Amino acid sequence: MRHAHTAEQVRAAEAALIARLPEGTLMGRAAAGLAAVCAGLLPRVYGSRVLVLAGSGDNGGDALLAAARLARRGARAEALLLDPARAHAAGLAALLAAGGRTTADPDAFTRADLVLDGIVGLGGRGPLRPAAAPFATLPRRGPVVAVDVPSGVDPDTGEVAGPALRADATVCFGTHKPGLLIDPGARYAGTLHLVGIGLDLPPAPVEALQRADAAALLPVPGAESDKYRRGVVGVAAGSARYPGAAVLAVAGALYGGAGAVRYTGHAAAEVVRRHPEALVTEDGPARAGRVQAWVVGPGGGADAERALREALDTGVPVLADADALTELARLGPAATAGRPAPVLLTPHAGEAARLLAGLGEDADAEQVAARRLWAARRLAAGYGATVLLKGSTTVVADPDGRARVNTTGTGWLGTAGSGDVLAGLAGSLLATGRTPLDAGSAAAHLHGLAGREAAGRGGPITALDVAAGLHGAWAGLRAPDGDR
Ligand SMILES: NC(=O)C1=CN([C@@H]2O[C@H](COP(=O)(O)OP(=O)(O)OC[C@H]3O[C@@H](n4cnc5c(N)ncnc54)[C@H](OP(=O)(O)O)[C@@H]3O)[C@@H](O)[C@H]2O)[C@@H](O)CC1
Ligand SMILES: Nc1ncnc2c1ncn2[C@@H]1O[C@H](COP(=O)(O)OP(=O)(O)O)[C@@H](O)[C@H]1O
Ligand SMILES: [K+]
Repeated sequence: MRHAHTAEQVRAAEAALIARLPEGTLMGRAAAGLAAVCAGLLPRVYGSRVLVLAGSGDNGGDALLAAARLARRGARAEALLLDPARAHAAGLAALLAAGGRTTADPDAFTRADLVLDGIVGLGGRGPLRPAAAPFATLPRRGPVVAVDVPSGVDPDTGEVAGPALRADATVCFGTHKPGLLIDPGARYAGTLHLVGIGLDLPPAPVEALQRADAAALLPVPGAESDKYRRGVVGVAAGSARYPGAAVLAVAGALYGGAGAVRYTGHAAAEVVRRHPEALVTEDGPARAGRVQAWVVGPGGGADAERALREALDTGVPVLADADALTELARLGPAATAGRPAPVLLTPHAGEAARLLAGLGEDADAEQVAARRLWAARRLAAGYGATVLLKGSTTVVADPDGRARVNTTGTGWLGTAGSGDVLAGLAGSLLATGRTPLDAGSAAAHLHGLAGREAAGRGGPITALDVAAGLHGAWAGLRAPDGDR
């Protein structure tokens, strides 16, 4: 599991450790790890031009200390101090003692073989200030390495309020920060390197499943399993106008681990033609027979209202997507909050904006995409449901604020109907008894892998290609390390 902690949690853990260790120990550890990553990014350290952009906090101190280490190995290290009177004294002294020097020439940025962004880290708030902002757009020759966090990215949320420094690599200390994993901030971070500094941290509020974590969440039939014990998922989707969404949601559901898929709606004929294994009725969730979870909404059109109402009236977990979310936004949070069985909502940014309006929050789709963690958490708390917010980073948030982010996807997944496949897949995992957080995050992980696999080296894919890739994505995850 990749863990991400807030600045406040890191500071608390740091304070506890600093009280026990000689002064400068933690920064020394951070700087050593940072210098090692930089050395690995340079063809050779000796003679390379290294520029430090140093702000006035400890983030600048880390960068100066790392540059001093590189200078001792023969690098030509320079520091551009953004606030010279308040530069980190010990870091600057170390750099000068190692033969480095200061410069006020902004062209040093463009000349450098490697730039260390030590403008601001955990202490950063709001957009970059005027002295630092121009570096966000200057041409660069070598890689930019962000110290702890790319400057201009909010470490706790990934929100980017103005200019920010795009890094090729980020070296973070002690733990990941949510802002490194969640877009738009994640796009500024480049390759992530974690340097352990011995912090004793609380449980992480934000996590990202890694391969082994996702594999551990996938249900595997036991020797005694049968189709009913594996779980039956109900899909109420599609309409005379949008029969395709039903076909796609059922396709996802067939590959989510449930033993059977029960379909209800007006696209039964299309569903059976495409998926003869599906059990179909036209009677709606209330009379469709027993299931362990319902998926309602994809392509549901006018039928979505009844399907949502009937599904919520059952005692089993419900996943609401697409038209069922529009309906829910109209009904408001009273429809889900306090329901005894869990609810999983799977909005894209536009649907999330509508649901937020139902909570009295005014945010359009773009604002939702800019504040993904906030939006997912606000919806989860307001609707008393787990919320899987789709997009370039998918965020799955529980009502208590715990969140998982998924980064396995690819932009090629932004294709009509791919969300219908995801809804079926996540609902099927719900039917196998996974919690909404586990079902949602495992589904997003698999869906992303299947999309990548289908896109190959890069080419358009269809939603059915994504569904077809799910078997391979499972098999790949479950294969022993190294088999893929
Ligand atoms: N905690 C840990 O465990 C460890 C922490 N470590 C390191 O410490 C870092 C945190 O250091 P920190 O607390 O000194 O804050 P930091 O990020 O340097 O920022 C403060 C400075 O930035 C300025 N500033 C603020 N916003 C700005 C903006 N938008 N644009 C421009 N400037 C802005 C602000 O100015 P002021 O508001 O004071 O005028 C102040 O001068 C952390 O990221 C990690 O690298 C490691 O060494 C080891 C373990
Ligand atoms: N840029 C992107 N990177 C990764 N995944 C993406 C990107 N754009 C879209 N996706 C994924 O593609 C799916 C699109 O779903 P959705 O918007 O509901 O489409 P539809 O309603 O057509 O099925 C979601 O799983 C979303 O996370
Ligand atoms: K930084």
